[in-house]
Amino acid sequence: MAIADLVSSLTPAHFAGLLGLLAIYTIYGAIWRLYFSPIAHIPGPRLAALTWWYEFYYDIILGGQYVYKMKDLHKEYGPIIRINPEEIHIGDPDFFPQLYGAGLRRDRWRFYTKQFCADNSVIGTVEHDLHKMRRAALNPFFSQQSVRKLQPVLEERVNALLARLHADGKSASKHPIDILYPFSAFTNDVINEYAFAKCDHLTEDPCYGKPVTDHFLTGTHYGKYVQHISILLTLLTSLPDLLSRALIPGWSSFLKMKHDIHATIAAIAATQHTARWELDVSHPTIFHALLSSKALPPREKSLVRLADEGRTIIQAGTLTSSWALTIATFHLLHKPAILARLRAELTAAIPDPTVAVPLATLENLPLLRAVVKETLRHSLGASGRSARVCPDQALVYTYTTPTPEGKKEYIIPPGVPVGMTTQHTVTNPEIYEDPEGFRPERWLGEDVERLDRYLTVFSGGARACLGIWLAQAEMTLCLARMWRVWDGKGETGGEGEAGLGGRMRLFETGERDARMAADWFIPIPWKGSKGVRVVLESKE
Ligand code: HEM
Repeated sequence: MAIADLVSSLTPAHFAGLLGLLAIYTIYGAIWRLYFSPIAHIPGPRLAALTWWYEFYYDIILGGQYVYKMKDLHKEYGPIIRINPEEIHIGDPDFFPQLYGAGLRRDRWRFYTKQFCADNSVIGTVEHDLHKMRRAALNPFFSQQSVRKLQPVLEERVNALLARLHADGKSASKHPIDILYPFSAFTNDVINEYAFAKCDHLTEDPCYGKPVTDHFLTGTHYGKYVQHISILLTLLTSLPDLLSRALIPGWSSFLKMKHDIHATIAAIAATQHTARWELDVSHPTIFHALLSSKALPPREKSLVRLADEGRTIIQAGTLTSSWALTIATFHLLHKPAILARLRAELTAAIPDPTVAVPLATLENLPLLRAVVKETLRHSLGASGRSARVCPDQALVYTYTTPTPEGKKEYIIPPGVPVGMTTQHTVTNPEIYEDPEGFRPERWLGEDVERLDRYLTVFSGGARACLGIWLAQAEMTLCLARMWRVWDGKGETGGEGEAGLGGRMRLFETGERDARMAADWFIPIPWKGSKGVRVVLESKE
């Protein structure tokens, strides 16, 4: 019987019966969530325990605001709360090692990974052992040693960026530019060049590849929609490309990136076992590493999987680092005294700005290192929570209370997603005094070991950021080279370096343009922000 025939044969009594069944199912579900769920004993608003619409309201209707609401909920209900029907959130920075520490067996949670639309990538992998295998094949490529070896790749792109900024600063128009775009062009070029030995030279593009960055920014906003309304993605991917491109802003760039990466991998794979293997490129790529990895079985080397891996690495490696460079630039221009001290340190360490200084040397410059850390604390990279699931053991969370019992203990059964939010930790005034302030000097004091412990911006354990060393190298190298030759407009500033730099000043930009106001997986500033805008005035 066709569905149409079935529907037309239904009587009012049938409809009433169906509605009744639906009502019973809903009531049963609500009672189960509130009283019988394995996390029914966890404090929190009843509405959040009852329905996903609670989180939906803050994240989708209000736009990336649940991260702030959760902070309020912790104040009301304590350090452990239930934030939706299935997930627990812990607002106690000292619990981090127990949840995210090295050597622990942890799954990701499907609700979280959905947003990446890349189930075959490391970031989209839920299960611990599968992730471990996939990650092991990538780790050597992104180790500190490998990054240092590939310093020339980064150096070449820094040179391109400096040349481009200098040329722009010489033009008569002196239009302010949103500095996020040059930095995103740089980081996108770097991750493409580093991982695939080929890049689109966005740094040299007249608008710094603005459409690419805009597509990444738009795309990151879709993640939460996909998390909450998964059917959207199913519908979208089932449409012909022509239609989905027309319907969804940014979708066509997304498809182009997917196809380009697919083509790159296919070209590399075609040279495997031939004399051209590694010869067609200036240096081996992650795909050379993955395709020849002994740790991966053949099914893990399919083009579809490697394309997922490639795409997410580019996405993860672009806006995170460029936002960090943007934040650093804002604060250094906003606080000329810090910039002047940094420039003095750089001038001593880099006597000739045209000669490369080893990364290891730059990483040991005290103020530069402090600026990088303070920038990371402000810029975050990933702004939201990322739950972990302990699949085979209960977790125990204990905290001291001011009540006569003095101590409270919660048992979290195996399989329950539990998350923490770095944004909460790094803005905690009990850990970082004046958390809103940009104070690199805090990283130069006696307390640095303690502060380091809470700087969890790259997360931790087996699932920590793959690009930790690359991101820090990009920041260190780019900031060192740039501020060696560019100057701010402060009273204690210098003159800028002839031929490479000049003066940079902020244009109608305030602190809130450089501060997260919403969590769309990456931090997004207030809605009316026009970005961190600067005017460049080249020395000659
Ligand atoms: C300031 C820069 C960056 C920050 C703050 C940052 C932060 C993070 C964080 C917090 C995670 C963990 C997410 C989770 O817990 O689920 C992560 C994962 C990841 N990041 Fe980064 N990231 C940065 C730059 C980069 C770069 C340059 C790359 C390029 C390789 C990269 C690639 C990745 C990948 C592939 C993952 C997934 C790792 C896995 O699941 O095993 N990130 N990042």
